[in-house]
Amino acid sequence: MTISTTISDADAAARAVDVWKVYGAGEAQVIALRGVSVNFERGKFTAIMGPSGSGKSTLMHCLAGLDFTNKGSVHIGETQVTGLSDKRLTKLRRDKVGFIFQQFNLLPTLTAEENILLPLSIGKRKPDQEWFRQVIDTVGLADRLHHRPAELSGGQQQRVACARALVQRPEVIFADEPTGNLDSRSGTDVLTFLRESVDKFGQTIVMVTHDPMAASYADRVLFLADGQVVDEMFDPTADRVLDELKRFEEIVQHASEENR
Ligand SMILES: Nc1ncnc2c1ncn2[C@@H]1O[C@H](COP(=O)(O)OP(=O)(O)OP(=O)(O)O)[C@@H](O)[C@H]1O
Repeated sequence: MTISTTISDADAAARAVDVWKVYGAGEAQVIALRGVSVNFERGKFTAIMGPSGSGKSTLMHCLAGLDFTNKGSVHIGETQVTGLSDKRLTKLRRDKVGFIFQQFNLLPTLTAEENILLPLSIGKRKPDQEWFRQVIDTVGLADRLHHRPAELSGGQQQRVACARALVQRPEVIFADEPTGNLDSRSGTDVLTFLRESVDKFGQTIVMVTHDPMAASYADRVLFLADGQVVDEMFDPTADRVLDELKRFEEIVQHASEENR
C-alpha cells in the first residue's frame, strides 16, 4: 500500500513529489526511496518512523537539500529545491532550513551563544534580540550562554542545537534522531522544547525517530517501509505507535517467510 498525502499543497511547508532515490549501481544498487509523495503541514510537528533501512534519513536529507533525488521533486515553502544551483541551494539551506542532528554538531571553539547565532552571522544577519531572549528562555540556557560545548552536558548541548535551529525562524526544522544520544530526562527536555516551539511560535518540525515515546510528541506520524510511505497516524500515543510498529514487523516477517 502506498498512501500519498492527506495535507494539501497550500498547507505544506515541505513537500516531496514522487521522489526516487537510488544508491550505487549493478548488484550493489539500493533503492532507498520508491516514489514517495508526502506533504508536511506548516506549523505542525511530524515524526517519521519505520524499520532500519526503510529510507527515513534519506527522505529527510532529500527534503532538506542535503542529498539529490534521482527522480521527482522536493519543495520547501514556495521554492522548488530540486534543480537549484549549488549557490542557491546553500542559501536556501542557510535561510529556510534548521537542522538538529543526533550528534549535536556544535563548533567546539565557540560558546553556546556564538553557536546559536552562527547561522545568522554566516548569513550576515543581525539577531532580533527579543526573539533571541525568548528562544534562550524557552530552551532554559540563559546561564550557560558563555560556556563552550565541552563544558555542557549532552542535553544542554542538544538544547543549544535546538536554539540554533530555531533562532533563524526557518521554514522547517529537520531533526534526525535528536534524542538518540540523550538520557530520558534530557530527551524529554528537548522534546518538550520542540513541542513548545510548534505550539508557541508556529514552527514546522519534521523529526526522524525510532522511539515511540518521542513520536508521541508529534501531531502526526508517518510510517515508512522499504522506501515507501505506508501509513500515517494523527495525534499519536506511544502505545498506538508501538502497536503499529509491531504490526509492520509481523508483515515484514510474514513476507520474508513467504519468500523463503
Ligand atoms: N550513501 C549511501 N550509499 C549507499 N547506500 C545508502 C547510502 N545511504 C543510505 N543507503 C541505503 O539506503 C537505504 C535507506 O537508508 P536510510 O539511512 O535512509 O534508512 P533509515 O530508515 O534512516 O535507517 P536507520 O533507521 O537505520 O537510520 C538503506 O538500505 C541504506 O543502506
